[in-house]
Amino acid sequence: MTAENQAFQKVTESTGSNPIQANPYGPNPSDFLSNVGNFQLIDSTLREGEQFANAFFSTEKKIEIAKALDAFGVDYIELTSPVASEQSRKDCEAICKLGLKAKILTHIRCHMDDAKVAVETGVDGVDVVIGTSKFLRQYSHGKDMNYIAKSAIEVIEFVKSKGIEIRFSSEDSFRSDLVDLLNIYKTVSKIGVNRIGIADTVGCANPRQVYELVRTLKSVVNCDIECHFHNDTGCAIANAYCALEAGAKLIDVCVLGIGERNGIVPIGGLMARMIVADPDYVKSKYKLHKIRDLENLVADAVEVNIPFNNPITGFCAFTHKAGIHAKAILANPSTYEILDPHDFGMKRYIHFANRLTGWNAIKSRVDQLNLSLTDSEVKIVTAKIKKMGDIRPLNIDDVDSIIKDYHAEINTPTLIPKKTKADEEPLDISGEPATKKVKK
Ligand SMILES: CC(=O)SCCNC(=O)CCNC(=O)[C@H](O)C(C)(C)COP(=O)(O)OP(=O)(O)OC[C@H]1O[C@@H](n2cnc3c(N)ncnc32)[C@H](O)[C@@H]1OP(=O)(O)O
Ligand SMILES: O=C(O)CCC(=O)C(=O)O
Ligand SMILES: [Zn+2]
Repeated sequence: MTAENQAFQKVTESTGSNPIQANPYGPNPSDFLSNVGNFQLIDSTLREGEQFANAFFSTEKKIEIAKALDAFGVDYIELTSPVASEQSRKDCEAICKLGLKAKILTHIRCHMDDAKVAVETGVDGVDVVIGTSKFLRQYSHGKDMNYIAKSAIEVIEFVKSKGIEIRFSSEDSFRSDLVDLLNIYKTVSKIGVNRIGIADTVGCANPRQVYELVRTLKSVVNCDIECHFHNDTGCAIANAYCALEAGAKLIDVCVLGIGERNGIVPIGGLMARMIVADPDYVKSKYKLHKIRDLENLVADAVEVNIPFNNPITGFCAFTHKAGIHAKAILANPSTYEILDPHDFGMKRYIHFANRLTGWNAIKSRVDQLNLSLTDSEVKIVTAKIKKMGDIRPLNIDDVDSIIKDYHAEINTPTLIPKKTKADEEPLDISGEPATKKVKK
């Protein structure tokens, strides 16, 4: 049980209420449509992610990424359209033959030419998309809603006849006319698609708009709802969460959120959000310890660094610095952590080699060094550390020297401290800059 769950447990015990109600970050129990505790992931790193500016995936790299995604536990892996290029089609066929647990999808335009190629690749399902906003109807494909409905019916019936899954999605849904959307989704739902998709193609939607659109669609379709959110305005994860709350079932994600422009919902960030909402579901379904390797694999492939503030794996995601925080974290990590680093195979750090440190953090370092100082002595040595920290940035060796010198000074003639445990073992709680500790 994580420290956070223990906190929830305490609330439950004291109120005698339902444990879900005790988690203030979880789904509202009165919200029967919510899929916050019952969602699926469609990973699109090998489709949307290939549209990221830096991306070029060789066949071998695609296979490596597909296997890593499968090992992590994603439900679906979406691949680039087989009509994009000859090699794209061959890669799609190769990934279908891997025998992964995840279902393999490919993503095509709403056109029979694309559909005919897609169904021959061996995929488990086809994701069909066509723009419905006035921008895309006028400037992308130039077709009206009647034409869209007609070609959607033709493509859907064809793919269904092959016995594989079919999803129909409207591109740029949030800038599309609501009546148009309701009509097209009603039509495709009636002929029996596995899922409909809505896409915030330009990243314009906010969580409330997402909630309202998903809720409205829920009442007109009888299939699952998938959502695709771009992150242009920084709302992608929040929008995904709201979509699930409103009853959507599947979220499109990419490793590190890579995709067109600044990308879509990042799988790691979404896991961070969802584990807070439903820890049991997320921990039982996804191999969270693999998230770091998965991100490193894709970061290397597309030649980017993991952002410093990335949820979970950013270098300082579990580093606590200020004295007030450090004291409380040492007493109980739930004070300043909503995520338990151990759930993701990560460690927490206390960065005490700086002028914002406090005597509680320094006392913990003194203990690690196997030195004996009274609380008053620790306060004196803390003042020395802070004084030095006012002059220049400190590192762990500076702090250790100040502590050891002070210890020696008050314990003369024992001038040579014996080799300590801290000299031998890597420590969770250290003053070493987390850059050194949490790297790929
Ligand atoms: C929002 C998204 O991310 S959607 C997914 C985007 N994915 C891709 O674009 C996959 C990679 N794309 C490609 O390899 C190429 O664009 C291809 C093979 C799909 C098409 O290439 P081309 O035939 O050379 O056309 P081009 O890329 O210039 O223009 C897109 C064509 O698709 C048509 N089109 C665009 N969207 C759709 C759609 N959803 N359904 C049907 N047709 C569409 C456009 O009308 C245009 O056709 P036209 O110029 O012949 O009238
Ligand atoms: O197929 C979809 O639902 C989404 C397509 C896409 O990448 C987008 O609209 O941004
Ligand atoms: Zn997209």
